[in-house]
Amino acid sequence: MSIELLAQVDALTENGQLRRLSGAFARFIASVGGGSPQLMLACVLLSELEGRGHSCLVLGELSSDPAALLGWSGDEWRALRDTVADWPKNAAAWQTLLAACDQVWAVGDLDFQQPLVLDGERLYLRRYYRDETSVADAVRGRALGGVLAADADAETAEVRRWLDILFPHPARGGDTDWQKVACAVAMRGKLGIITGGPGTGKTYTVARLLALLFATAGERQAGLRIALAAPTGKAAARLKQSIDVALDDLADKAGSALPLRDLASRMGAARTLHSLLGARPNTRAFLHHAGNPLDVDVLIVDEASMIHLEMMSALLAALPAGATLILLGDKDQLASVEAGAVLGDLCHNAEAGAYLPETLSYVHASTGQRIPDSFAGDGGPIAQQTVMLRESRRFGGPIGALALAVNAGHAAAAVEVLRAGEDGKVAWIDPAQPSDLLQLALAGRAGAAGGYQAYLKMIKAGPPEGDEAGHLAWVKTVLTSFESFRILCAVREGEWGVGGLNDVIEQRLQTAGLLKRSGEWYAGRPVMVTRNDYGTNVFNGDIGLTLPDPARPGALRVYFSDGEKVRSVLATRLRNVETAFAMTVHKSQGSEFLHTVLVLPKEKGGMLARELIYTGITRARDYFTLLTPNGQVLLDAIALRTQRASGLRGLLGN
Ligand SMILES: Nc1ncnc2c1ncn2[C@@H]1O[C@H](COP(=O)(O)OP(=O)(O)OP(=O)(O)O)[C@@H](O)[C@H]1O
Repeated sequence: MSIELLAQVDALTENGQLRRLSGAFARFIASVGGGSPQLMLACVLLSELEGRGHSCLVLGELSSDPAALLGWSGDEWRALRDTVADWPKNAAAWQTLLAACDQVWAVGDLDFQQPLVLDGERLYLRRYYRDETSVADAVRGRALGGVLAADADAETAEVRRWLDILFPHPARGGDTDWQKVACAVAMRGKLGIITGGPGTGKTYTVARLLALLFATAGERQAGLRIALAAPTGKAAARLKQSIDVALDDLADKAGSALPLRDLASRMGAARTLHSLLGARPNTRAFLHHAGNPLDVDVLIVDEASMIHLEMMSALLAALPAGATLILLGDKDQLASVEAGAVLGDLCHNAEAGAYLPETLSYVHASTGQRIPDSFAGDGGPIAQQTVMLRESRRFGGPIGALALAVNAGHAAAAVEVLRAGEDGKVAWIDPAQPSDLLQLALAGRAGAAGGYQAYLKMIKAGPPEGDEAGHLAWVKTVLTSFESFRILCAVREGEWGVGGLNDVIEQRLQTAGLLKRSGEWYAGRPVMVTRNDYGTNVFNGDIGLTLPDPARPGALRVYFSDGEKVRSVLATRLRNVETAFAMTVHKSQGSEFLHTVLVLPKEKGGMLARELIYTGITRARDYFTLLTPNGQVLLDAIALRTQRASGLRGLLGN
């Protein structure tokens, strides 16, 4: 083992450039089979990249220059690499070197359960290789497992009959009705993937798909078991609420032939994926798995872009083979915090289509719709089961135009929309001073009221005297008011990061007489949960508001909104929380706010890329404000696409 290399790794760890885990992992690998310096350094890199969301290390990166992947300068990387003599020149040389190591299983050779796996030009930690292959096998199996095989013509005709009832109006401008197509395609296999930007009707479509599945279930109709889930509690609550509204609306249209209100009432609450699978404290294993599958016929999962590789693997393993899985999400949003970019990989062909002739003719027979020739192709099974919704119903105007420009990488167009500031819907505050942000936090801006003043004034006025119901109604009003405005940060650290901004906002609100802080907890403190706690039933990412406890004068409770429902926990029982006037864009996924403020830092780097800007913008319902002390950071971020190394796309064969 190279002493010089390890000394360098330790120095970089002390500097905060490498995770402690990465050096420890390299030492572990050396301890189980001796380690060449080349293997050690590959292990350090593999571990670092895992921390940045990559599920594997592409060997070509090793022989070229992985500095960019690490967010380092070339010099820093070269200093580390120069401690290793005989640096392999290309990916093929790396492959030969790694395949000869005792700790590496080269796929195709005898498997001794080595901790590292080499699959062609990709080096994996074993568990990610296992997760990628199991996800690929499971989704391919589901996509291929057609349900319309036995009596295809009759079933296709039945699908068409119901689709014409559920979608009575032709698509605008005589275009292809992709929503209808998405429903038909999902009926063909045990997997349907519906992707699209905000307001493109994913929930509208899935409510109709549910009605269709229900209508065509025959004798299974009365017992059809449907489950709704999402990665976060907030997203789950939103899904349930939207589906209930849509089914209620449809129930009137479908009439007594289809008892959709019964279906809605039988469905039960939407759950987080953790709760659905039965997460247990202190273990990564779930209660439900292949040996104890979920008791469902149809599972709908929203905000699928947030699902990481390991969770997707667990979800697919726990789903019975006969059940239908419907994934909804926006493929262009930030990928999961943990490793993997599963929805992005699954939706690789969504934009272009790549539909086979048999899909085109099935779609025509089952919907009467013709998919334009430009979407024909030779995609694999997943591509056939994926539909992208392309028209936003809610997101027109400047916010929609801004999101489109950013997503397409058109920085100049994005700047133009921001500068025009049409109707006050969007604004760019530049050059930004911290005081600009404080004014926003207090009372919003011209053209877009908001800020935190309104809910804090309600708290100051206090709850109504009297009964429990009155208190609950007051809590809901305060929570709704708080939810209407949010500051999102691109980074955690520094004066423009979450920690720094929360401090100055708290101080400003206190100076304005809107907060009375005495110690950690005070009425009006918004908090975000940072770790699952099964004792108090709060989960990572939950956002709550601290309010007076009606039952105990002087005590405080934290209230969490789950759609229509509210749950609360005594403030002093919450261990892992942080103040949440400002939060990261990552943690805001699955939520939307009337007025969203996106704060970018002075320097580029880290996770600052197009997906982050797009995700931040699309959290805004009516108003969006960008605040950055350095406009170039916005331009650079829009130009940069995040690429996560993953072998899933190749394994899927789409
Ligand atoms: N074909 C349609 N005809 C009429 N209204 C529609 C249609 N499709 C969607 N809508 C309406 O457009 C709005 C947005 O739809 P929906 O909430 O389903 O979008 P979404 O893609 O799920 O959005 P988000 O990503 O924000 O969850 C809703 O009010 C919905 O009722």
